[in-house]
Amino acid sequence: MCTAMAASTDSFYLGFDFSTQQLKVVAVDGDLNVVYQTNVQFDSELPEFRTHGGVHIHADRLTVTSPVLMWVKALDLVLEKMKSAGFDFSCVRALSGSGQQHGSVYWKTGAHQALRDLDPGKSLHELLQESFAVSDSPVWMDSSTTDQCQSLEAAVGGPQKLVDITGSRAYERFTGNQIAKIFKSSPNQYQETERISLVSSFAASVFLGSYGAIDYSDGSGMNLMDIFSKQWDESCLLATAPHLQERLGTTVPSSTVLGLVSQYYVSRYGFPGDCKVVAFTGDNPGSLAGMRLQEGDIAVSLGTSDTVFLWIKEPRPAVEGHIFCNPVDGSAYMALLCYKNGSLTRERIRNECAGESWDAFSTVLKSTTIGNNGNMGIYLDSMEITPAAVGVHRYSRENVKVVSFPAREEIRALVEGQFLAKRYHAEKLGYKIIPGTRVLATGGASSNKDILQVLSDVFNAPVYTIDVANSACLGSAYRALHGLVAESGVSFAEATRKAPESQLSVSPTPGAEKVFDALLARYAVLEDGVLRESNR
Ligand SMILES: Nc1ncnc2c1ncn2[C@@H]1O[C@H](COP(=O)(O)OP(=O)(O)O)[C@@H](O)[C@H]1O
Ligand SMILES: O=C(CO)[C@@H](O)[C@H](O)COP(=O)(O)O
Repeated sequence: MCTAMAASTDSFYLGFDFSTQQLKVVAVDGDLNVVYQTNVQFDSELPEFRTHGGVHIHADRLTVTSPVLMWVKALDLVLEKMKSAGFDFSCVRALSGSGQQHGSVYWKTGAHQALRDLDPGKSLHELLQESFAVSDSPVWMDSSTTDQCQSLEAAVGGPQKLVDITGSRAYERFTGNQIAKIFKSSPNQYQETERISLVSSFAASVFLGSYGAIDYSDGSGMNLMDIFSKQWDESCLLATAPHLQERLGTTVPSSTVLGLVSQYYVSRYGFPGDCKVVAFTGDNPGSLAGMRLQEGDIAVSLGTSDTVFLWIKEPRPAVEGHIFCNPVDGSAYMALLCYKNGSLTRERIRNECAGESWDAFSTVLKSTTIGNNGNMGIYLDSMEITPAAVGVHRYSRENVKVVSFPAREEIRALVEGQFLAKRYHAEKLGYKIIPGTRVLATGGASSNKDILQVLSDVFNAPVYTIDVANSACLGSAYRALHGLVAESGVSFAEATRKAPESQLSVSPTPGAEKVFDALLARYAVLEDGVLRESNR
């Protein structure tokens, strides 16, 4: 029985985030105060899986996977951590979560029974050992499915036609193309698969003890769902793999209560028997919820990937960027741009130029000139998504290509280049920075004010943050709470009215606007050149 039953803080709502490098959890009370948070780092806390940054990069440098059992074991570990810390599971009224987008999990025939029969005397890791037809799940960093992308676009009538249906042209990391590759390269494994989940719906399934449906918002990142009817598109399914619909199940609104938590968690951890599991979603949709994004705001997530996203009412899907169903408002959408070369590239440059120290990296940002005296760089360690190009490209103020910069210029060129790319592509999507624009920052690197200062200067807008750097996790806790009242017509905004407001972190430096307006025009020309060079 929950020991805190008397106050308005009597109930807890849990949000989990299965992201690239770690599993995180946040608990909020009924007043939306954060009461607990912890995490499990895959590389350091589960070294037996030998991941680097949570993933395995295969010999072809294009295939990128994560062991599905690592995610299962991380859940065991996080729940044990909570138990050891004395977390009162009996107060949890609902839970939800998010997962890195696009990644897929292949449940082996018989796995549903294993999920139903979870023995509370054993760990999930022991119980689900034999439940996966594919042990290494393809993840969002994978770019090995170019052939499948071309086939899909050809089958439906070209890139724009696919965009009109699914909100995105064919992207290597999108789940449908990953499924098509598995069907082609490992037909036996595909045959053995009774259910395909996204990382998000896989995690929901483990909590439910039964297969959890894919929600509309994360389902939008598969190149399989019609984002207007919110159903699987027949032509995309047919072009991807046979008997796919039966393996995917049906899609549901993101606020759906999928069911009650499995008896396993009741017996092993003391969850109440009526604790609800609300549909899990993608980590970027989860962040939109956690930051309580409003129309007109622009969100920048600086996690393993860097993403930029916006709330939109009337989507106009284009061949650049993605349109997803909105996770908190059934009539709205979100636009998203994703950059693969985010934190991992910043870490590389930090290691090479700042002695592996974020403090030293920050000191350089603070003490170098805005605009880097015209020295610019485009740093694409791995094949980027937008633009589809690779390599490190540095230019002097005269636009002459150079092979290196001194360490201090390298750091500023990297960070300015990354944010110029975000502004350039957001503006191409139709986004306009107007007086009153707020940039909301989240993700691991949003804890670094000096990086945020560059973001603010490049966008010429104030940058706001929330207390919890992981907004996807927080958003999942908020969504868990909202899920309990959504059916009775309460909006997400109403349900989260009491949540703390985001805080102003930094404002643009006077004079930066002029510098970056000029650099933005130069950036556009340089990126175009890089793209042409890469496609040669
Ligand atoms: N002080 C800092 N300055 C810049 N980057 C940081 C800082 N602290 C953490 N990071 C970056 O945050 C990244 C992790 O971000 P996070 O949002 O937790 O990732 P994910 O959710 O994808 O697992 C790390 O790879 C690291 O580079
Ligand atoms: O592919 C995308 C979005 O389209 C990525 O943003 C993934 O969703 C991974 O997220 P992080 O682990 O970097 O937060």
